[in-house]
Formats: sequence, structure tokens, C-alpha cells
Amino acid sequence: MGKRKQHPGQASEDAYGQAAGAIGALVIVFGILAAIKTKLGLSWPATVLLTAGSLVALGYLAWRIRTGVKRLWAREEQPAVMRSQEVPATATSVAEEAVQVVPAHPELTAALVTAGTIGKDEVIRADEVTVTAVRTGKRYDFLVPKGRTYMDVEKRLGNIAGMFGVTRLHTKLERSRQNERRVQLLVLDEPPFSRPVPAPTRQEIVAFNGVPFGHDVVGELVGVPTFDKASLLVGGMTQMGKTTLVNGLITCLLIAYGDFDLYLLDGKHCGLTRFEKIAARYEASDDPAVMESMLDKLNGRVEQRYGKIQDAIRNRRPIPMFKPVFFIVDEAADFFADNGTPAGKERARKVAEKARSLVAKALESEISTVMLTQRPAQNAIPVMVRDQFLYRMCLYVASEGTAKVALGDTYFETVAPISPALLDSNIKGQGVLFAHGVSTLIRGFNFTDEFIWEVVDGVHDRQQQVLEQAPVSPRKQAIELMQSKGLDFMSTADLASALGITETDPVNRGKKVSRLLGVPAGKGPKGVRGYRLADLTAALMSGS
Ligand SMILES: Nc1ncnc2c1ncn2[C@@H]1O[C@H](COP(=O)(O)OP(=O)(O)OP(=O)(O)O)[C@@H](O)[C@H]1O
Repeated sequence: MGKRKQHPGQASEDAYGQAAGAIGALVIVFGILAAIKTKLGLSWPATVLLTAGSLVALGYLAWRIRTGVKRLWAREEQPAVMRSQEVPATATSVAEEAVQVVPAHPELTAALVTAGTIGKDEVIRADEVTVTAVRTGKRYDFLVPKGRTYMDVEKRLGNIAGMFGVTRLHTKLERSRQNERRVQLLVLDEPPFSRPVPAPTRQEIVAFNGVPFGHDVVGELVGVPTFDKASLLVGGMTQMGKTTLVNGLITCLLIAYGDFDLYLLDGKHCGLTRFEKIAARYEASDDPAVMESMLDKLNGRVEQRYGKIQDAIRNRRPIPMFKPVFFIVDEAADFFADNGTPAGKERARKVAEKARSLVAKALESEISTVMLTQRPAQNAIPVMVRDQFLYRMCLYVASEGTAKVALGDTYFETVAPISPALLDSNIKGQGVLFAHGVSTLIRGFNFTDEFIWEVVDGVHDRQQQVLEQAPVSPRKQAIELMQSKGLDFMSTADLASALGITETDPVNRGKKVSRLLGVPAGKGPKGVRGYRLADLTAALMSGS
């Protein structure tokens, strides 16, 4: 915008106006001073000085009032401005303070970051870590960062073990029931089971919640909550402790379950002999025909039990409780092998199918199978049988491939697997128990003979009491007769005459005897039809 041009006449007029205004103002000032002089009676210099001083003082007062009011206004507007500037500064200082007050746990943070369990920008807070010294190592109790869970640690347990300078075998992980972020990690400072742990007492076994299989790496009892609806396959190379483990397991079952029917097939001939006295049937044999006959017997019991379950459902009654039955086979692989002949192959096929059926049907009928094999080769136990086992255990084997035979083909894809090939083969009886998707390193019990005999004798005495107290019946009569004669087996013809059956036709006579005894006949030595003492006793004891 340009300046407006001024007219020359207008400038002289302005000067004239301003001079007139100045003369007017001087006259007014002179008048005011004269009035003050007259009023106060002062000399002219004093009047001028006093008036000038008063005007300066008034000006200063006005300036103070003005700046005071300005400051007041400014203070009212200030907080909003301050807040926007101060908030980030305050948050930063709190965060800095937190980092300073709660430092990261250096060992765990470094181990978990490098193992890939937590991110590089995450930490394990030192105030959320407790480290306790245990007998054989250290137990770390800590919380993983928010947004992570126990599973993140479990998935990388092998890598974490490596960060601690040990192997997966040296670690044990436990989760909390209260908090998904809580982790209890045990890190052993020496190989597992380097020191022997004494076998548990009867009281400790009774107090255990379930059936104990062995000790874990810190010497605590480990097992399964129940053997109902479950079966177990145990693999491991020769002389690794399978038979000792299963002897311990039977002893614990006798204590935990009290009473059950035990069917033992001792392919090793002397591995399970201690329990013969109380077994419903004990066979020391590696003949597949013997296995088949036991499977027939047990599958018969399964059918009987299923019949009772169906009956109960049809008649809207509660499902009956059955006496537990355990079928334990040592050196099981021998029974699935064939001798190369067509007949041998056919028998092997039938044995495999019957074993599969038994293990599969055990779920509802309370008949559990335990099989041991020292030959965990791919085809030693048919896949259709292997796949049915709920619980798996593998002692030392030379390779991961053989471990898969016992633990399952997909075992090494499970969470935190333990490789049985890494076990120290000099420490007998240790193995990986895989139950309900969790792997635990355990060492089976090595009970003294005295302890096992004491448990067996206790069970035998109880069995005899039940027999004595049973009401008189043809079955009881047959048992007493066979016991008095010291016989394990009696032909149908002999039993018929002892029970007063005069029928001469063998078929009708057989039917009558079977009806009286409530047990189907079987074949004895030399193919003679008749009854086993063990079968009659088992039927009397179980009331079936
Ligand atoms: N938990 C254990 N503690 C101490 N020693 C044990 C343990 N388990 C097994 N042993 C010892 O290891 C040896 C082999 O045990 P066992 O006979 O049970 O092995 P196995 O695997 O059944 O052998 P095989 O397959 O050759 O029949 C035995 O001398 C036994 O005393």
C-alpha cells in the first residue's frame, strides 16, 4: 500500500492547530500550578517540584497495577499450556524410574532372549524371579512378560537348557495353576539320577495321588493319576531295567488298587514269577498260542462286561463297577513274530488283531494292558497294537528312530520332548514317561525282594479270606476240590462227577457244568476240555 500525498496548505494549518493546543495546555498547567500554590501556600519552585513528583508517583502506581493484573491473567491460562508440555516429561521420568528401580534379571533375560523365548525388547523382571537352591541344582520361579505364557518357555526348553550350559535332560518345567505367566524351571547341576534315591515306603505309595511309576529328577514320586481306561507300552534296549520297572509298577498297583485280577504272560520266563501266587493266570512262555489263549480269555471278559454295560443302559440303571484287570506281557514282541510258515503268519495276524481289540476296548471295560519290549524295532509290535496305548515309556535306546516305536511316530513333534537316546545307559531303570502329552524323565523303583514278597503275601491272605467267606456254591466246591488235590486244571468230565452231574452225553454234560460254574470251559494240557483253578478263583473273587 503506498503513502497518501499531503497538501502544502494542510501542513501549515496542522502546525498552527498544534501550537494553539500547546499554548492552551500550558495555560491549563500554569493555572493548576497557581491553584496549588495558592491552596498550599508554597513558593513557585516547590509547587513545580511537588506536582512533578506526584505525577511520577501516580505513573509508577499505574504501572504496578497494570503488570499485577497481567500476571494474574497469565497464571489462569498457564496450567493448560503447562500440562501439554509437562505430561510426556512426567511419563518419561516415571518409566525411567521404573527401569531403574526394577532391573531385568540378567541370567534369565539373556537366556530367554537368546533362546528365542522372549523378544529382544522384553525382559524378565528381577522382582518377579525367585531362585531357590535344591538338592541337585537351582529352581527358577519367574513370570514371563505380559502377553507371553508358560508355553513359550516349554516350546524352547532344549534351547534354554543350552543357554544354561546343560542338556534338556537336566531341566524340568512346571506350570502354575494360578497364572499362565508363571514358570518353574529346574536346572540340575549334575546329570539326572547321578545319586540313587531309596525306593518309596508303603505309606508314600498310599499317599500318592494315583499310581507311581518312579522318581523324577529331584526325587519326587511321579506316575499317572489313574490306570482306569489306560494301557502302557514300555520300550528299551536289553538290560536297561524294564522288568525291574514293571515289578515296581505291579507292586505299586497292588498297594494302590488293593485288589485286581492279574494276568501275567512272562515271555522272559522268570521276570514276573514273584506275582504268580496272586495272579488270576500266570504263564511263563514265549509261545504265540499261549498269548492267543490269554487274549481269548480276556476278550471274553471284555464282551461279558460290555454286555453288562449295555444291559444297564437299556434298563436305565447305573453302569456297574468292574474289578480292575491287568494283563502284563514281558517281552511282548516275541508273541507277534511268526515262524515264516503260512500257519505261523496266520497266527501272528490273529494275535495282533486280538491284542489290538483288547487294548482298544480296555477303555470301557476296566481291563488294562501293559506290554514290554526289548526290541523296539519298527515291526516288533504291530502298529495297529502300538497306536492303542495311552501311556508310553521308553528307557535307553540307541537312536531317536527306535524311541519313536515306543513313544509314537510324532513324539519328537510334541511339546518339550526328551530324547531317550541321550540317557546315560549306565544308570539303569531311567526312562521317558509320556502321558497326557507331557514328557517326564523318571527312574523306576528297584524294590527289595523282601518288600515285594510282603506286599504279595498281604494280597494273597486277603484273597484267601474272600474265598473262605464266600457262600457255598458249585464254583466254590470246584475250587476247594482242585486246591485239596493240588491241581491247576480239572477236566469237565471229572468236575461233572464231583458236582453230581450224571449226564453221559459229553456236549450236554459240558453245558450243565459250565452253567453251574458260570465260567466257560477251556483247553488244558493235551487239548482236554476243562477248567483252570485260576479262572474259577478269579470268577469267584470278582463275583462275575
Ligand atoms: N531302577 C533301578 N535301580 C537300580 N538298578 C536297576 C534299576 N532297574 C534295573 N536295574 C538293574 O539293571 C539290570 C537290568 O534290569 P532288568 O532285568 O530289569 O532289565 P531289562 O530291560 O528287563 O532287561 P532284558 O530286556 O534283558 O530282560 C538288573 O541288574 C537290575 O538290578
